[in-house]
Amino acid sequence: MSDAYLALEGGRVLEARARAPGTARGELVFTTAYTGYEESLTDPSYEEQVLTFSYPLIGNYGVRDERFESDRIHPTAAVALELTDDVAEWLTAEGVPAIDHIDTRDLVTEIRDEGAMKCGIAAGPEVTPEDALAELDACKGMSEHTDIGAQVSVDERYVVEGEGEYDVALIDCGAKGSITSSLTDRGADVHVLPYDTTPAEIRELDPDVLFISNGPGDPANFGAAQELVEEFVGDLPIAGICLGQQVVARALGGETEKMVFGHRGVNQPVRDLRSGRVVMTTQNHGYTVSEPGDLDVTQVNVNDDTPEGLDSDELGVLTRQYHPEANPGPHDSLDFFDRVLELVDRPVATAD
Ligand SMILES: NC(=O)CC[C@H](N)C(=O)O
Repeated sequence: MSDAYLALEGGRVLEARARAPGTARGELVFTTAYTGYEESLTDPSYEEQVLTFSYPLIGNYGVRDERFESDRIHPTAAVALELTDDVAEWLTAEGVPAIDHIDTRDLVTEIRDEGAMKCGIAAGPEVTPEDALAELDACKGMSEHTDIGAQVSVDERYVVEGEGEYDVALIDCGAKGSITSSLTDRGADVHVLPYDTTPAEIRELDPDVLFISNGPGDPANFGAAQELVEEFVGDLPIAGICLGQQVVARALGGETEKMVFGHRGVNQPVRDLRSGRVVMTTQNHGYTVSEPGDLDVTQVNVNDDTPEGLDSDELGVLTRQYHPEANPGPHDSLDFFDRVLELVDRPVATAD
């Protein structure tokens, strides 16, 4: 008898072992990252998703909070072939269900073939397959989480001080902590602001850069951040990471679309079209920019040619689809933060 079940969209139920009890639902996605499970589990971009690790053994370095990207676990549940006791205890203590002893090779292949899908999970001594199916029934699609920003953003703004050389307005759509530290390390003071900050509030703050963070779900559900970009383009340098790239593109006449299974891992190759150089990047996204609008595509994914970097010299805009802050991950692209701060010292043209 199993003590855990995973119900997949379509109704197939897989048996597993319970490692942290409870029921959960979400969009089933996978990461190919073989390291950085503490960073991934605390990445707010995984909100409302069930995270499957394709790497078979997760948790062998224990759990250390200095590696956390936020103050809680964000995926609604975790799935792996084998979770160590340390990571299972952490998930249990945080009330996040987890299951293992499931063939993640088959599961990841299915997600690759069928796409990221809804799922339901039930784990614990008393659960039945019907409990997992009930969770699946109640599961919403990612784009239906229309106010997902409220689940992950700060309620009140705060400042993280660097050296006071620049004032960055970081719109927190679910920002990873290391985006802030990458900026403070370079002398900037970072004003972490709620996802629904208004143009009037930005005007009052009078920052040097408007920076749209990463975040969960469909970028179409971040209308307030999009409005900020529309309002300040040409007046302020604008930067974005991941969801931030998607929001900036949408604000500047571009479009986004959902990918089949997305990019999640720490070895995604990205080619810079100007230098020809390829860098290895950390990624976590399920949507992509399908039309760049007023921006130029300057970097593409070597595997599938999707846009990885957009910019406009004229408008003072610079964005990345991947995670240059690289926690976890290769540090090949940390210079993105230097490029963003250089925009402050460059004059920008007006949008019209
Ligand atoms: N890490 C992110 O910012 C993810 C962006 C968006 N939620 C996506 O899935 O594409």
